[in-house]
Amino acid sequence: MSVGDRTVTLGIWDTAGSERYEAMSRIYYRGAKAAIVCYDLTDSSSFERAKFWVKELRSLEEGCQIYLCGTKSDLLEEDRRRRRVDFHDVQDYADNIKAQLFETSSKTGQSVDELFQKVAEDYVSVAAFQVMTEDKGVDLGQKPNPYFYSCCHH
Ligand SMILES: Nc1nc2c(ncn2[C@@H]2O[C@H](COP(=O)(O)OP(=O)(O)OP(=O)(O)O)[C@@H](O)[C@H]2O)c(=O)[nH]1
Repeated sequence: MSVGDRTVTLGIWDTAGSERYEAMSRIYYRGAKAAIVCYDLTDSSSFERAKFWVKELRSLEEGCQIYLCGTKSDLLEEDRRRRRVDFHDVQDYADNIKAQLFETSSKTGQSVDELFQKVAEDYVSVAAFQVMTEDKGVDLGQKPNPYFYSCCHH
């Protein structure tokens, strides 16, 4: 993917969503820089399962940026009454856990490109931030410069 003048290659692993495969899934997300945790917008229990995975990721991979992804948004376009997971509730939850939220459809492609673009852009920002702190170290007595500040709040 292109981010500015850089090309970023994403390695993507699709892990099983069932808690039953918890231990096996760990093998896949160990060391992951980003996780897209999906739930079905028409099924409230799937959002509960998504929260389980968020907890799991947060406890095992602190540095992993989380993206919440509501799926099947095309079904809501057809009939709004099919929505079972409230957008604002998830947005509040996303803010709490410092995640970003996308509502997507693999059928129509809605917001899919935007989601992966954001993953790549955030990765580049965080990598730039790490290079900067590795090169120069961090002077805790110094006021944060704007670049440093914006990276931390991505
Ligand atoms: N209408 C609609 N159906 C979808 C969409 N995405 C997936 N589906 C349907 O939902 C069902 C499950 O899709 P999967 O892609 O297997 O879901 P999954 O989350 O990968 O399932 P696991 O591998 O069991 O974790 C299939 O019948 C898909 O056709 C979507 O965006 N819109």
